[in-house]
Amino acid sequence: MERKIDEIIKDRRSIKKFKQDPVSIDEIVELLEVAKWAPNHKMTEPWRLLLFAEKGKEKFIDAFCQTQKLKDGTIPEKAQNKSAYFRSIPLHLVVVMPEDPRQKTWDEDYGAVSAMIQNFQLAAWERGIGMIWRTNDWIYNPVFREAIGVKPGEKVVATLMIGYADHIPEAKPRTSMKEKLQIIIE
Ligand SMILES: Cc1cc2nc3c(=O)[nH]c(=O)nc-3n(C[C@H](O)[C@H](O)[C@H](O)COP(=O)(O)O)c2cc1C
Repeated sequence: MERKIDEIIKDRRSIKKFKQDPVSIDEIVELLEVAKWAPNHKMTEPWRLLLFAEKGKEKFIDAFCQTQKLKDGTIPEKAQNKSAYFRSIPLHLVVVMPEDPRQKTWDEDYGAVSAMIQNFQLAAWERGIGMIWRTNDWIYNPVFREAIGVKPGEKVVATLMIGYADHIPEAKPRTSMKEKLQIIIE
């Protein structure tokens, strides 16, 4: 039976532990075709996507490692462990946005990209595919950006690590909207 959208929104969790089972690239493309129906002022479609799969994941991992290199060129153990973790995740999707110099357009574009990403997360969750939206420090590092081909004037909005969930964390509590909501009726 199809689940209600309310349930999918509430049940979705950010996933950090993934199964080894591969995720079909065709299915990701299908989900992105759904995600693109996000609201988007002026229809700028302000996104570009880089999907790192199979051997291509090494390019993503290398880019990360380059940001972690010590002065003597070695990669610290912590970064090596993280690399192994990244390697174990089926897919890495990097979402890039062109940075419009006009504040209003930048804000609208960031809103649209965020809505597109959330559409993607929810449509994927409905099919049992989990992910986490990450904005680690190193995505801002020019070394990482250059290594994966992000151009000047583009912003990395998200790295999404994607796979079937091996562990679904408990939901973190949310404050009642009654505490956030002011109703003005006169
Ligand atoms: C813009 C954005 C950036 C995020 N960056 C990270 C991150 O760098 N690391 C991380 O563990 N989670 C990150 N998250 C996921 C949040 O931590 C997560 O959504 C939050 O803990 C609530 O958990 P839930 O998504 O399972 O409900 C990010 C979420 C958003 C919207």
